Order: sequence, then C-alpha cells, then structure tokens
Amino acid sequence: MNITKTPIEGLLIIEPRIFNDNRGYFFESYNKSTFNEAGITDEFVQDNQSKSQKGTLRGLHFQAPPFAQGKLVRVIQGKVLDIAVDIRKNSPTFGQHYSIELSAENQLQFWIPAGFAHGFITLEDDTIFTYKCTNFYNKASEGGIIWNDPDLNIDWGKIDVLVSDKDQILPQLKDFTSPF
Ligand SMILES: Cc1cn([C@H]2C[C@H](O)[C@@H](COP(=O)(O)OP(=O)(O)O[C@H]3O[C@H](C)C(=O)[C@H](O)[C@H]3O)O2)c(=O)[nH]c1=O
Repeated sequence: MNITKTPIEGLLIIEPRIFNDNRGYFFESYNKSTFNEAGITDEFVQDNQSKSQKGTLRGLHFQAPPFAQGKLVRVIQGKVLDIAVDIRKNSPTFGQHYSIELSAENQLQFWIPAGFAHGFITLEDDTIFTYKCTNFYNKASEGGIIWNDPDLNIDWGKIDVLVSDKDQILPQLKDFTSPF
C-alpha cells in the first residue's frame, strides 16, 4: 500500500497493493494495521454505498461535531471526480479544496478526515461509490456547502449536473460559520 500526502494537510491518497494473476486481481481494501501505520487510526463504524448515473453530483456535505465523520472513499464501478473542501476555521488552507479522480480502474482510495465538506460528480453511468465512516449518520447534524459556491471555484468539468433538491439549496461557505 502506498500513501501519498496532498497539499492540504490531513487529506491522503491510498494506492493499494494489487495482486494480478490469470484469474483477475486481489487487494486488501482495508487493513486496520497497515492503515494505522499510515496514520489513519480512526475507528470505522459505518460503511455506505451509492450508485449514480453520469453527471450526478452529491455534496458538498459534512456532519457537525459530535457526529463529525472521517471518510475513506473509493469507487468500485465507474469513475468520479472527488472533492474535499477544508472547512477547519484555523486551517491555513481554509476554503481550499483538493480534487482527485477515483475509479474502478485506478483503485485509488481517498482519506478525508473530519473537518472537510465532501462531494463528488460521477463521470460514467452506473458508478458505484463506497466508503467507510468514522461516525454514525446523524441527520440533525448534517450540513453542507452549495456545489457551485463561487468562492470555492471548483471545476466540476463540462458535463450537465444532476443535483438533489436538498443540495441545490445549500448555503455558500461565507454564509455560515463552520463548526470545525
Ligand atoms: C448519508 C446517509 C443517508 N441516509 C439516507 C438519508 C436519505 O433518505 C438517503 C439519501 O441520503 P442523501 O441524499 O443525503 O445521500 P447522499 O447525497 O449520497 O449523501 C452523501 O453524499 C456525500 C458525498 C457524503 O460525503 C455524505 O456521506 C453523504 O451526505 O439515505 C442514511 O440512511 N444514512 C446515511 O449515512
């Protein structure tokens, strides 16, 4: 397993060790020991999975403390552009984002600790997105940032987006106080 840091402190890219043979491939998608050694020591308590058609944009979401979630995300079918926005008030990269392409082909995983708003846009039909969370779902603590917040200046690509009604009315970052 190869772990790479990003320009935003805390965000990590995980490249699993893949064993290919004439049957196909095998890799460990999570191993508490190797992830702990890499500095990802949080306990995971819930796994999520969603399937979306091309152009679906989910996010940008977070849960406020004490239900803040770290997320270990990956794509098992299709491809997404994944985005994490730093909303830690005292962070030197507050309001900045990191984007990464995750796909069933590149098998990359992306570690997003608590303190980030997270979202993705699917780049292929029938994309299956799966992720481990360090805290349970708590609807009352959900928050978010509107996907096209001009201050974030996120390049989601040149495809038509499908966004839920709930996500279309999320606030801009400047219009709320981050709980982190
Ligand atoms: C997140 C979640 C949702 N739900 C229920 C609530 C709704 O009735 C239904 C769909 O939820 P939602 O529209 O919030 O799903 P997404 O838009 O994919 O939300 C996720 O999108 C971005 C990318 C994230 O990072 C978060 O994990 C999460 O907010 O599933 C649950 O029962 N448990 C859960 O953990």
